[in-house]
Amino acid sequence: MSIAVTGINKRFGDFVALSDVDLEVPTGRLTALLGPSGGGKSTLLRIIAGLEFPDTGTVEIEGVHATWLPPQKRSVGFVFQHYAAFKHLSVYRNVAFGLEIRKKPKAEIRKRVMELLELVHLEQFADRLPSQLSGGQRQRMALARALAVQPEVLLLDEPFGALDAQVRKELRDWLRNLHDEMHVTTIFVTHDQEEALEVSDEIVVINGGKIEQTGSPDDLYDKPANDFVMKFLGPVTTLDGRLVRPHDIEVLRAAESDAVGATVTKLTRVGFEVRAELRTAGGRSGEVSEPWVQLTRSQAEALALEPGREVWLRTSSAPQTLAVS
Ligand SMILES: Nc1ncnc2c1ncn2[C@@H]1O[C@H](COP(=O)(O)OP(=O)(O)OP(=O)(O)O)[C@@H](O)[C@H]1O
Repeated sequence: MSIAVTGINKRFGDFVALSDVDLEVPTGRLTALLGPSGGGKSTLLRIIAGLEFPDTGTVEIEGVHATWLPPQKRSVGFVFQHYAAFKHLSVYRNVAFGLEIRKKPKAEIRKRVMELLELVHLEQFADRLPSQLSGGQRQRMALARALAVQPEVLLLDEPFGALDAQVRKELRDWLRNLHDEMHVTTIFVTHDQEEALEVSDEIVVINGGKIEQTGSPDDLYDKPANDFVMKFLGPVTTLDGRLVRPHDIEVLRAAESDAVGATVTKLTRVGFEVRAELRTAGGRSGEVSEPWVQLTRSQAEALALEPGREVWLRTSSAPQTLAVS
């Protein structure tokens, strides 16, 4: 186990930021801390980094009791969203900084920095100043700088938060590849469920200072522990008193014993997909619901869907639904 966080509580005045948090991060994994704004993700990351101390509880890093150690004694590298580069130093010197203060031999520094710049695809920008890089290039420089001192753990707080969608997507793929090459135990904070689902080995969902669920992206998506996790990880709708994913609803032209009658109220085309809004007649629960269903265009055409059409709805094979609470 690379990181073990046990029984962490943290208050800011009367406000409870973290409540009884336990977390184990295995060596070499890429773990996302995912949750809504204000849920406590950054506070937990800062406690692991040593930038904040818990009121109670312990942090162990690679078997070392680290709760009260300062950041520089923890063998962690970190990158935050608004990364403060040394503006007057070249990209090369920014990456070399941690090695220079550790008084490493010049030749060793040069070799390591050039390797890292190659890794982050910035070798041709070694002599530029940070202001002469794009946002995405600056974030890659920040990662190279964090990796320079060979941390056992890499902590990233919304590392791509300030970038546009296209660059975020590129950096996401790049981070996954980098992780596959280097296997540094990495924890990154994000509020973007797609980013967490796409990149990480494991996701920790945090809300209101508590961990709601920990698991692989598939586990969390297919077997959410509660309504909050289900809603946070993807779109949901309500059918016959149950929460369900809109693409897990099957639309039928004829009645079936396990299906609920419904009328199409609206159809919206979004690119390749069709979103059908419906109103049920009142299913087994007797409750009228207004679910929406996600279909492909060809599915919608085959069903000849149009507003006013009567159809039947059922949840398709082995759906993971939860009773609405
Ligand atoms: N130094 C502080 N003093 C007082 N309150 C704080 C402090 N740091 C954090 N908080 C509060 O603790 C709560 C959790 O903050 P935290 O930054 O951990 O959340 P988060 O999940 O990372 O949110 P975001 O995605 O917005 O960064 C917030 O309500 C925040 O206002």
